[in-house]
Amino acid sequence: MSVPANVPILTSEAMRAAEAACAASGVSLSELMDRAGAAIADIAWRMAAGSPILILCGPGNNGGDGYVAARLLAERGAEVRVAALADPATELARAARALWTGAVEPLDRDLAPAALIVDALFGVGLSRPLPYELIENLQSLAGRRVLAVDVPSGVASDGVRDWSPPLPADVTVALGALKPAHVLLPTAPHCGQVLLARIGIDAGGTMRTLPSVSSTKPDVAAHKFSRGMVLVRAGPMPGAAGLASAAALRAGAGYVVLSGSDHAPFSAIIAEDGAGYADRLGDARIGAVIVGPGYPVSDALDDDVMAALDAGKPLVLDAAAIAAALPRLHQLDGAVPAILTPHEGEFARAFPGLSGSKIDRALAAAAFAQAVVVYKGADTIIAAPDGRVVAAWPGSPWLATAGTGDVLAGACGAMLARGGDAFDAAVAAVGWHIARAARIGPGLVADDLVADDLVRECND
Ligand SMILES: NC(=O)C1=CN([C@@H]2O[C@H](COP(=O)(O)OP(=O)(O)OC[C@H]3O[C@@H](n4cnc5c(N)ncnc54)[C@H](OP(=O)(O)O)[C@@H]3O)[C@@H](O)[C@H]2O)[C@@H](O)CC1
Ligand SMILES: [K+]
Repeated sequence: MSVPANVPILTSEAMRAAEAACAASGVSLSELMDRAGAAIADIAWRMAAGSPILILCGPGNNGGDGYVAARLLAERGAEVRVAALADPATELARAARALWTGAVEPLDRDLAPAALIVDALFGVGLSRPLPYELIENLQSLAGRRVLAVDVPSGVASDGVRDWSPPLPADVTVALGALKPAHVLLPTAPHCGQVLLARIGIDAGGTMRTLPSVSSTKPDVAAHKFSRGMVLVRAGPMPGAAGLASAAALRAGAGYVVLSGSDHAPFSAIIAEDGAGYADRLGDARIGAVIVGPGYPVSDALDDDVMAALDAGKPLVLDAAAIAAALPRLHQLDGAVPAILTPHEGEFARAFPGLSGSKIDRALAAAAFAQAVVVYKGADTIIAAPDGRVVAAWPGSPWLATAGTGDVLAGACGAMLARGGDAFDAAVAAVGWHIARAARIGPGLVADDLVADDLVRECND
């Protein structure tokens, strides 16, 4: 499973607007369909490697793409068959089918499979679950390689509904832009390897996949404070704050203070008595404060969160600190740069009653809090109050273990303490976290993410 780095993601509504803009600039929808069909034919040709191909065509333009691909594959000498669910219902699909000179078989229970199945039944126009009979017929074709056109049929492309496709894809060719379903659970794993065929659409937009991680070398004139100073406030479980402080150092902070714990994991971390917290918040050199790791709901947490908010420092709020800060953050209306890092349960507690896809909910939460939200999970979404979104699918499954969230909070603190945009800092931290996890893989425990042998390996 993979998606290309740093490419646009569009909802079906935004996709239609992009198509319309394309048409207005002189590129017809028919031309776009030809380009889509050509991209699919190229990939199908490579996947089939000479074996027979069966293309399943639906009634809309997704089916139209399938007919174009069938024609181009046949022209290249591929052994290709077409089966249709229904007659074409759009002008473009009718025109594409008219140019297909081969037979069109019915898509029923007697349909013989082929080594490669191209699924061009439904794309962004799917408006309801698939009929039961079709699901059964498709399931009888399972077990072959499947190439999905735009999205695996049966998937709701905007990621609002969790419909699963009866024919999960090995490869999905996203047309023009990726769609939310390619990067959100539960649909993303059904898309296999997602490739983007740009087909000349200017997909601009504010949603993208995670960019590749670039290592940022300190400035030649750097000193420890210019690289960013981070204050981590420990709660009753100081191990979590210790992990966050170690991660902040590893992620590039030049100076890290751990307040309220004498369990500093590295000698380079300044462990301080908790009584000095208020004074430290007044330290002008501090570039980011982290509150929340290992700190359950309590009056003390509320006090520490309020003190940090009142100090006006850029903040990373994790776990119970998120709900504790929310009313005040909302009032502050973005005056304090903040990154919130909730997992599913924390998100539901802090932002009850939101609806829509995970992207919609992350955006609504960011707008309410006027803060950057890193809505964690295997399909982490980073959302900014101004509407920017980065989707981090697929993360690393090895991160599903205790303490990795504390490490992410620490990395967010390091990136935020450098100064600059909180959204960019959160994106860099998520990329750093996933890249390190990918290096470790099986057996990962959170401490490994901050271990020195990994530093040596990463520097090899
Ligand atoms: N982006 C681009 O620039 C380009 C996009 N292109 C392609 O166009 C695709 C979108 O095409 P599209 O809008 O025609 O929708 P599509 O997915 O084919 O399905 C709509 C049809 O399905 C029907 N239908 C819906 N649900 C159903 C159900 N459960 N069970 C049964 N029927 C159901 C629906 O009928 P209705 O709901 O009206 O009854 C309608 O007839 C897009 O994904 C991409 O592949 C390229 O060609 C060119 C460039
Ligand atoms: K499809």
